[in-house]
Amino acid sequence: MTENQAIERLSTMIGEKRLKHTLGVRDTAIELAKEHNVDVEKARWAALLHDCAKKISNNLLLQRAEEFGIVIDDICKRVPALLHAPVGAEIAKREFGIDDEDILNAISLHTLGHKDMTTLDKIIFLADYIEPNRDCKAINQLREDIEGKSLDEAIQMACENTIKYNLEEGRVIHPQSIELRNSLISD
Ligand SMILES: Nc1ncnc2c1ncn2[C@@H]1O[C@H](COP(=O)(O)OP(=O)(O)O)[C@@H](O)[C@H]1O
Repeated sequence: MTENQAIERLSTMIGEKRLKHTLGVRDTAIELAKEHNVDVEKARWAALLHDCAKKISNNLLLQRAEEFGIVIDDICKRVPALLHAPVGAEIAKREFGIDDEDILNAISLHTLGHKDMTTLDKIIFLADYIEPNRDCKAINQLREDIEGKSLDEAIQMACENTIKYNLEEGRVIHPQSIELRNSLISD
């Protein structure tokens, strides 16, 4: 499948606003990949497909996750929206023909992150957060704060922002994000 064919198909799955975000993530991920000597094509495809399951309803996400053999932990049962990442990876494989495990893992980990992320995983996680079409005060501040910082420092800030946001909203926090955050703190 060519990139244009993938974008065409995506546009029927995620709508115009999410597609604009996706293209922003793609451009940011490609820039970061060049900066960190990561395979640009892997970054392109992981970014393009990271949100392909974003518009699937909670009930259907739970159904698909079960069907695909994805582990549904207690937090994902309570916040099925989190499953759009691992379900998206499975859709990328089945419907977009992606068989590269690095790309599929990056899609799967893009929302929660993981303490053992590869550089590609980190790039997609960060690009999803800072791409130029995502607009809110905290993110504008984060874009300034990460100037000149390492990838891990930027990931830590993005991860802490997500944890703070979910705390402020009174939402549950997935332990995987806490583990990621703790792994980035040096004692
Ligand atoms: N670490 C986390 N723990 C629990 N819920 C989370 C976590 N990160 C994100 N969420 C929740 O999962 C949903 C999807 O998050 P996300 O994909 O980051 O949304 P968006 O890309 O639309 O900003 C949101 O309801 C968000 O609050």
